[in-house]
Amino acid sequence: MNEVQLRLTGVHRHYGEGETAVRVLEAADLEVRGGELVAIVAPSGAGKSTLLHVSGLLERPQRGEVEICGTPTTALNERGRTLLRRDTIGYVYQFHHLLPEFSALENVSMPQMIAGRSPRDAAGRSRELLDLLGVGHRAGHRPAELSGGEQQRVAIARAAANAPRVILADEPTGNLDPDTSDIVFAALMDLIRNAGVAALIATHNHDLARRADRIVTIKSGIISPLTL
Ligand SMILES: Nc1ncnc2c1ncn2[C@@H]1O[C@H](COP(=O)(O)OP(=O)(O)OP(=O)(O)O)[C@@H](O)[C@H]1O
Repeated sequence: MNEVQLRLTGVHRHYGEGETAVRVLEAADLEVRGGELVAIVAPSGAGKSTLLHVSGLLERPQRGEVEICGTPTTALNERGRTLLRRDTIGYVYQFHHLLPEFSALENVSMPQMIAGRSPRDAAGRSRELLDLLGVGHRAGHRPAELSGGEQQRVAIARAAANAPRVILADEPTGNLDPDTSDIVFAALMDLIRNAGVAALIATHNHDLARRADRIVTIKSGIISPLTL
C-alpha cells in the first residue's frame, strides 16, 4: 500500500477566544495515502476550507500535528513551513487566482522558476502539463482570454507544476457548469492517479465526490467517513 503523505492527528483549530470562539476542528484525524483521492463533503461553515488551510500549512492548528510526507510540521518555523509547502504541496482554489497579466504557460512556469528551474525547462514542463490537461492549445493566452473551465485546468497545471506529493483543492469546480465541472474533475483525477499524489478535495458536488476513493465529512470538528 502507498505511504501516507498527509496525516492530521488530534488537530484543533479555533478562531477567536473565550465564549465567542468558533471551534472549527476539534481533535480532527485524517490520513491520505499517495494515489488516493479523498473528497470532503460537509455543509457550509463546517470547516472544509479550514481543514485544507491547516493541511496546506497556510494556517497553524492550536493543537495537534500535521505531517506532510512524513515530516511533522509543528516544530517548523515559518521558513521551514514555506519550503515544505513549496516542495510538496499543490493548491487549487475555487477561483483560479491566475496572474492576469501573464499567459497560461507563464502562470504554470512561475512556481517552477521560483523553485529554481530554468525558464526553458519550466516552459517544457508547463507545455506537457497543459497538454495533459487538454489546454495546450491555449498556452499563449492570458486568463481573461480563457473560459472558466480552461482557467481552472491551467490552475490545476500550476498546482502540479513542481510535482507535489499532496494536492489540496477547495471547490475546484464550484463556479463551473455541470459539463465543465465534469471535464475539470476528470482532468484533476487523471493527474492525481498518474502521479500517485495524495489528494484532498472539498466539493459540494455529490456526483463528483462519489468518484473519489473515500468521502469524509466534518461534524462538530471531527472528521468521519461519509457514504453518499
Ligand atoms: N479567520 C477566521 N476568523 C473567524 N472565524 C473564521 C475564520 N475563518 C473561518 N472562520 C469560521 O470558521 C467556520 C468554518 O469556516 P470554513 O471556511 O472552514 O467552512 P467551509 O466548510 O469551508 O464553508 P463553505 O462551504 O461556506 O466555504 C465558519 O463558521 C467560519 O465563519
